[in-house]
Amino acid sequence: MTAVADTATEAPATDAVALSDVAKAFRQGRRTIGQRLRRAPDTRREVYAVDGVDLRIPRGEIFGLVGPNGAGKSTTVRMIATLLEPSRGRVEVCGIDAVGRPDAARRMLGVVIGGERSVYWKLTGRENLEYFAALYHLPPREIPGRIEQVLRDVDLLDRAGDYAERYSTGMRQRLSLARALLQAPSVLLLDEPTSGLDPRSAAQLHERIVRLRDEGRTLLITTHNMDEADRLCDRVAIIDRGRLVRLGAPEELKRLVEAERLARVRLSLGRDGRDGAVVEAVGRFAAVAGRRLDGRDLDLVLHLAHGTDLLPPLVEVANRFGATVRKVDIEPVTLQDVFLSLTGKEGLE
Ligand SMILES: Nc1ncnc2c1ncn2[C@@H]1O[C@H](COP(=O)(O)OP(=O)(O)OP(=O)(O)O)[C@@H](O)[C@H]1O
Repeated sequence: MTAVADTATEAPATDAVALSDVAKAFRQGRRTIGQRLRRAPDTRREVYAVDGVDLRIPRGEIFGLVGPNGAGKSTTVRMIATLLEPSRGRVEVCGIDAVGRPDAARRMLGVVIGGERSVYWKLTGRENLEYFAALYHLPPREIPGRIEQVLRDVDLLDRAGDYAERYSTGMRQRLSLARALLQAPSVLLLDEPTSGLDPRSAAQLHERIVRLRDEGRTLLITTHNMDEADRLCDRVAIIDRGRLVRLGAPEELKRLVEAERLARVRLSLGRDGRDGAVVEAVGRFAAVAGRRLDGRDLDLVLHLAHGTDLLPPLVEVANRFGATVRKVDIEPVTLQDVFLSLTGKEGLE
């Protein structure tokens, strides 16, 4: 691919994306038609979906915005994509003020939001791209060559003449990506790019994303899948309730959890079922990061420091409280654990 070089090298000194103190408030609930006609004052509660996010994404990174449902990931991406105006703060794309000059910012961007739903099912793959190329005002002479190029990039050349309704989910997702690549953007925004894809298609998309990064593009990806963020992203921002909780390379973040390994333990409690006392006793030799009681079953997530020998003290505690050890799984620390430990969320998922 050559066209990306034109935009990717345009202003190398600037970050691909920069957010300063960006916030977005939505009003919750609905206004009745009567209220609207009467122009009654809007008394609905304002809720901040994004609340003061600062973020710099240098060029050439795969950057992950991760967090649970409702964390504010999509709202952030929509503001960068110029689809939503921030309530406050500044959004820049390749040094361009995205609020003041949305058209110029948009020329730097390829956006995949809504995945496979953003293609016309009654058109062929090629017709979809012709339609969007015209919409984006690509020079007519360049359109056939560009379409050929992006179809090849996403591996759809041989199926370009089929109606999109006959495509699989993965193919429609690839067509959305081809559409986003039409303008040879230097920054790609992908909102939950692998949702709905089977593991093989997701792995192929990951490879494609890495290739696009290696060609010089910047990719901002949102995902609630910590494992995906861990495998794919150069750096990750963990976002929760509209705020940026922590930012760093996955390995760096995993070092924040003061443990070498993590144990998932299930104990069956005895008749008197004193889970509080058991947790307290376990807490003397391991950090209890999560607990859940389901009937008599007590599930614990334990962080184990280097060299901890878990089984002897665990069996001793179980014996002391008349409980039985049902299961012990020992795993390396994951980004999900980092998220749990940073947000202080209880629970195991
Ligand atoms: N148009 C809107 N009007 C009112 N509230 C909204 C609107 N869009 C988003 N929200 C609220 O803002 C919060 C953040 O939503 P957002 O979609 O950005 O989260 P997310 O991290 O992308 O989550 P998900 O993974 O579920 O898409 C949620 O509480 C959501 O209900």
